[in-house]
Amino acid sequence: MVDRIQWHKGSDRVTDSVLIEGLAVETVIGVYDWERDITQRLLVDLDMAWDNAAPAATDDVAQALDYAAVSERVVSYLDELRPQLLETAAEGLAACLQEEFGVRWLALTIRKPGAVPQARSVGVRIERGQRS
Ligand SMILES: Nc1nc2c(c(=O)[nH]1)N=C([C@H](O)[C@@H](O)CO)CN2
Repeated sequence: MVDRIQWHKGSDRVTDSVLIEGLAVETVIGVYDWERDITQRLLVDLDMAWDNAAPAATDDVAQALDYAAVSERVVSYLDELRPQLLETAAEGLAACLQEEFGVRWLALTIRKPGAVPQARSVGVRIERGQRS
């Protein structure tokens, strides 16, 4: 345990996260013509590396990765993008969040629950960036 603490303190590796789970976004998405005329619901999960010690010490949201602000940006980004593929949505959204919020590493899952009736949901998951 002592070794583990010393290793962590001597490293720039961020092991903390800020999480968003099951964020529902209604947008135009899909490959087929009929999908361009309707909106469909996507569910977004995010695991974003962030050092939570600083905001914890100051109790200041300005030092935190504000999950409310990130959630708003996810909704507006997907609403504007209107892509065909989930892959396009995931790649663009990851780049947007890394650039605008300074997130070093993130894992992003986008699910499209209505796409395959026999499945509870289908989707894609990507990881981008590095924790150190
Ligand atoms: N890997 C993917 N496969 C498919 C996608 C997608 O975004 N990524 N999209 C479709 C259609 O839009 C589908 O959702 C219509 O039901 C098919 N395959």
